[in-house]
Amino acid sequence: MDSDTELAPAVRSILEAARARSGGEGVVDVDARSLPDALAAAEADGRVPVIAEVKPTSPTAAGTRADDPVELAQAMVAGGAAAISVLTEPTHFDGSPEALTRVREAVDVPVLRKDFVLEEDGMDVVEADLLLLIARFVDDLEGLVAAARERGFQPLVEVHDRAELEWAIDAGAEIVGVNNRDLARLKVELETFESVAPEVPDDVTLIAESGISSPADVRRMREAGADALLVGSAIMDHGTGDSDVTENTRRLTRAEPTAGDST
Ligand SMILES: O=C(O)c1ccccc1NCC(=O)[C@H](O)[C@H](O)COP(=O)(O)O
Repeated sequence: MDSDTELAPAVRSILEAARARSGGEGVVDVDARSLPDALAAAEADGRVPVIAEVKPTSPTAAGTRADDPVELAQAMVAGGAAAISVLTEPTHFDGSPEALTRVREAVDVPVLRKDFVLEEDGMDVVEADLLLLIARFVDDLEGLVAAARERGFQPLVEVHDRAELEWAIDAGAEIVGVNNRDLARLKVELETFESVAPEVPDDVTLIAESGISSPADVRRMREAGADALLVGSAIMDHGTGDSDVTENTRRLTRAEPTAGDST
């Protein structure tokens, strides 16, 4: 794991808070909904596979969107989302494990737990279909991938560069997210995905994460090899706080590869 001193202050603070939170009681046992199946179903239906994120706020968000997480998730599914991501981090993203549980009960697509899980006991806080593991923040990635699978989770291993991709593949990751947001500087560059994607083995489910805000961005990430896109801010629209989440999602799930369109 990188030294904390190399990270943006907000990310250092997120990691400190994650270390201070207690893990779950007992060991969860999940009967997970398959992400690859959900992505294939979206493709078959003519939708771009989008994992839409319930993200009330974040250190870089323009504001907070306090709508009910279930209503947000249902609106995202109505807009064609293939899966839902729910932030469960409480202190910097206003998320909660309870919100994830309620969302998972209310929708029938796979639900990703988006949090900063650093140790095995942090997995046992709540059931989800997918669990995020951020390669740069964990010491024993292979052990955590195995521990997540033992509980029934599909681990989504997040990387930011080619070295981290190699760790992820060596750890046995089958679902990899390339985060366009550099968690050291909090800068977002879509080139990140384009530089890492060519190195990803064909049998890995590849997700482009962060900074995707327009149909043109969707097409750009798809052309670079994304099987799915993880989108939070552009759908939540923290700035106005009241735009139509279904329409925001539909705009991305219906992005067609039309040459020359720059909307
Ligand atoms: O989103 C942030 O501000 C953030 C800050 C510090 C650490 C992580 C952060 N985001 C986590 C994510 O990976 C995103 O929520 C996710 O990829 C969606 O990104 P976006 O579509 O850009 O909201």
